[in-house]
Amino acid sequence: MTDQPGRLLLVDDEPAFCRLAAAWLERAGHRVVVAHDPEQAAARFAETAPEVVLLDLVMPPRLVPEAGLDLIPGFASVPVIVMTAHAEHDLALRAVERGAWDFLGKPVEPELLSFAVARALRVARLRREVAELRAGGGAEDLGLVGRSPVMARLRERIRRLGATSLPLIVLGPTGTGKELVARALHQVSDRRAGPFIAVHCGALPGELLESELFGHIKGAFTGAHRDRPGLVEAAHRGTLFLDEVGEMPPPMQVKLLRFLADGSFLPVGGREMRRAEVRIVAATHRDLEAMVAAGTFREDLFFRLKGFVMRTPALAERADDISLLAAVFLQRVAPGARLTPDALSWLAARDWPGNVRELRAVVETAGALATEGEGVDAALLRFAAGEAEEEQEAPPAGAGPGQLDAAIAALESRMLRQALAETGGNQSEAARRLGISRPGLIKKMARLGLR
Ligand SMILES: Nc1ncnc2c1ncn2[C@@H]1O[C@H](COP(=O)(O)OP(=O)(O)OP(=O)(O)O)[C@@H](O)[C@H]1O
Repeated sequence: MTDQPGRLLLVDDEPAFCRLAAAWLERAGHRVVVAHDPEQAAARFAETAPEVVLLDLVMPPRLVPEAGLDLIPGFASVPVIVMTAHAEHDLALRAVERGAWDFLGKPVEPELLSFAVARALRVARLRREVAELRAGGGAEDLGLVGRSPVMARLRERIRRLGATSLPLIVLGPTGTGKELVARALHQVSDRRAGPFIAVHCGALPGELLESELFGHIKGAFTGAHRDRPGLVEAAHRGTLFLDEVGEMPPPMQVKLLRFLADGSFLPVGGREMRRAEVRIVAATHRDLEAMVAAGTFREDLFFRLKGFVMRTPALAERADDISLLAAVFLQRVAPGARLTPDALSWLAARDWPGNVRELRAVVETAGALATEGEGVDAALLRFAAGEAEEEQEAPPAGAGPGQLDAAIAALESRMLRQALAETGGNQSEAARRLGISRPGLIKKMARLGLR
């Protein structure tokens, strides 16, 4: 995650400290507005709409911490970092009770200050983005979460091409939202009142796929007891999403090409051509050009589809979106839950080979396992991602007193964590997979310190 400069309000009655701290912060690119007493602070807050407030608690005229403490609730819409020379535990707690977000003891060190500000800015932006999404940003986002330029361009393209009925292909690595793009194309088109049907072309063998797509006539094959319309007919006046079109066997590719040319098709066992008016959106994570070169994908079909190409970026190409995606996924399973700063750093630093799908699974599992009222931290995310901590996982070497018990506990812990991660934290399902009762699982979790 890149740290971007922000708008800050610095409230402190000592001009010398204000000048120094403002200079440090401005060097990092932040814009700093200064206030020296509570009245000025309230006015500057209203005028400049800062993203983060840095607040000294002891201020004139009374020179007691209450002067600063009383300001905190009014600043609650943004993270407030409290600074004071009287950095006592008690005062910190009172500030946090009033809604302060972080606490810095004076004298403030430049590095600590800039670190706290960067963290607070990240949180401020996340809060704003989530609030925007909740307030209906979803429709404008076409169901695709992300603020990066590459996502903005993708949405722009969806809006432009969504209005047409031309076939197109969505290319991108696994889990990057190709199906979501297809759905968005359907939603922005004037077909939106019609059906959206998704077919996974690799999930069925060739003959079954043909009958699934184009239907069959009674008696066409053993078990065909009556005429059955296919999905192209079911998708009439709507959109048919052909996922993993690269898996389509060559004979089916010919039939798809004909359908793309004029909307006609022959049901399996049929003698009369039929027609349906369907927009085809195909997708694949495979390299179709290489497949054409290898002769496994028809060149004419490739050219027909590739007139319009959409590309969904790997998550690594839009790393700035990770925190927003994570916050949105977390809100869906655990409304009100927060990602801690170390969780955000862990998410940003990790590779996501499974892209958004993997990110979603990890965050949702962690959200399901989170204790109410506590933030989701990096340790919980690591656990949800099934990333074992080496020292806990390694079985003790050699035999010795108590080592069998330790090894059994390590094995139990690993199996429990894996089952919970794989079932998204569903204890009943995890217990079933492990072949134990749910109360038994809960007892073991408590004994192994897994809750
Ligand atoms: N931009 C996004 N905003 C919100 N959720 C997303 C986004 N991109 C992907 N997802 C989520 O990630 C998961 C995978 O998305 P989707 O199935 O569309 O990916 P895909 O590229 O079609 O994957 P595959 O190639 O494996 O079929 C879904 O749960 C989807 O909701």
